[in-house]
Amino acid sequence: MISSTKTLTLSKPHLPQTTHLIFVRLRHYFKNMLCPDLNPPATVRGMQQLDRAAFAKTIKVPHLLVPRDKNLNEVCRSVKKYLLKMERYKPVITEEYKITLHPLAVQKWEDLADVHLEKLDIGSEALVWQEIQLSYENWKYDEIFKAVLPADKEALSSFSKVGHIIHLNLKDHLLPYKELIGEVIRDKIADCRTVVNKSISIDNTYRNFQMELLCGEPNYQVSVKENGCMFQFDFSKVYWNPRLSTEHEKIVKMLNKHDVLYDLYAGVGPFTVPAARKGCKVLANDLNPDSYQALVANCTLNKVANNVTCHNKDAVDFIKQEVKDALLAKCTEKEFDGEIHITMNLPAMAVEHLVHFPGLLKDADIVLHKKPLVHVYCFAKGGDDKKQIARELVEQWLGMEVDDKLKEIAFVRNVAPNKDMMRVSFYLTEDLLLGHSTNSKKRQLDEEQTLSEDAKRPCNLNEENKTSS
Ligand SMILES: C[S@@+](CC[C@H](N)C(=O)[O-])C[C@H]1O[C@@H](n2cnc3c(N)ncnc32)[C@H](O)[C@@H]1O
Repeated sequence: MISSTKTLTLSKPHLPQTTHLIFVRLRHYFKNMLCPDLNPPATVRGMQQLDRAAFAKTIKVPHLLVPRDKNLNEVCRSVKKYLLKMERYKPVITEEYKITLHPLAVQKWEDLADVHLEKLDIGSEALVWQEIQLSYENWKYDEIFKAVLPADKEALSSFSKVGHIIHLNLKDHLLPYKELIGEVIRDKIADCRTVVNKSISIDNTYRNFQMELLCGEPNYQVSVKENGCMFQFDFSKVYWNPRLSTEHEKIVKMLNKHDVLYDLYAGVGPFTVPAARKGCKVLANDLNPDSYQALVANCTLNKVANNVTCHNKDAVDFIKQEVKDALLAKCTEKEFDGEIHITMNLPAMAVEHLVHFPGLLKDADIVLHKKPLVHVYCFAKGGDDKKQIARELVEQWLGMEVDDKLKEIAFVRNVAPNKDMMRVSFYLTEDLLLGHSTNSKKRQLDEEQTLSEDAKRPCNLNEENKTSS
C-alpha cells in the first residue's frame, strides 16, 4: 500500500495566556482530559504490559432524554456544542432518543440555558444522569500514554510514520514501556502494521537507523509518496527521513527544466527523482549499495530513468571523477542555458568533502560560463548564531571566505537541543574551481594531511544519531 510519510506530534496541554484567556478557556473547557471521570482509570498508571481490559470503567454522565414526539435532529443541532465527544463513542442514541452530554459543560439544567430548549418544548425533567461504560477503545493514543506513562517525566513527544512503519526514538525512561507503547500505537494509528524504536547500538555509515522491532510484522519494505513521486525501499537498510520533505521540495522548486543536478549523497532519490521528473538531467550517487539499488528502482518506478545516471561510490571519488567531468563539459558548453545545482546532504560530513572543489578543474585551460550552485548541509551546534556557525564550517573546509559566493544560509530543522541542521547555498566561482583563490587556510589543511584519507572515509555519525530523531 502507498502511504505518505509524516511526523506526528502528540498534543500537549498548555496554560492559557492572559490576553487570550477567554478564548483559550472556551477552547479547553470541554477538553476531556480536564475531567478526571473521562480519563482512563488511575489504576493503569505504570502499566508495562498492555492490559486492554484494565481500561474499562463505568461513569455517570448527563443525558438528555428527548420525548418521542419531538424532532431528535433539531434537538441534537441545538445542543451540538455540549455533546460528549470521545473516540468511538456515539453521543446520540437514535433508537432511545437519548443524547449524551459532556459532564464538564452540563452539570445542571441552567447550563443549557443558552440553547433555549424550552422553545422546543423540552423541560428540565429531560436532563438525567445515567451510567455509561468506557473501555480501551474510547481513548486516543495520547490520552492512553498520558494515563499510563510516568506523570513526572518527559512524555513521548513525537514519532514518524514511514509507510506502514511507525518509528520511535524513545528516551531511556520510556524504555520499560516500549512494548506497551508499540502496541497502543499499532492499535490506534490507521495503516500502522509495524512499530520500531531506534536502537542504541549504531552502525550508521549509510545513515540507516538501527532499529528494534517493538510490535507488528518484521517487514520494512515500504512505499511512500513525497513531493508527487513514489519511493520504495527497505527502511531498515537505507536512509529516509519524513522530516526532510519540505527541504527536498524547496530545492526541487529552485530547479528548472533545463537545469542539471549532481546529487552526491542521493539516498533513495528524494532530490533526484522529482528533479528528473521536472526534466532536469541528474547525476546521482550513493555509497550504500541498498540505497543505490532503491535509487535505480525508484527512477524506473517514476519513469525518469532516462534523465538520471546513478553511481554507487564514495562521494570523494564521485567528485573527482563524474562531477569533475560533468562540470568541465557543462560549464564550458555555450549552448547550455540552464543552471548547475549540486546537493550535498550528509550533514555530519559533507562540509569536509568541500575541500575537493577548490582547484578541481585546475589543469583545464577553460573559461567557465556557469557558476554551479552548491547546497551543502551541516549541523550547527552550540552558540547563538547558527547561520554564522554553518558559514564558518563551510569556509573552514573550503579554505576561503564565501562573501562573494553566498546565495543563502537556511535553517532546515532542529535535531537536538541547541543543534540545528542548516543549509549553505553558495556558488562555485571560476576562481575557486580553477584553484586561483585557494588561500593559506586550505594549504595549511593540505599540509596537515588531515583531509586526504579521512575525508574519504564513510561517515561515522554516532553523535548525531544519538540526538536527532
Ligand atoms: C542524510 S542521507 C541523505 C539522503 C537523501 N539525499 C535525502 O535527502 O534524504 C546521506 C546519504 O549519504 C550516503 N553516504 C554516506 N557516506 C557516503 C559517502 N562517503 N559517499 C557517498 N554517499 C555516502 C548514505 O548512504 C545516505 O544515503
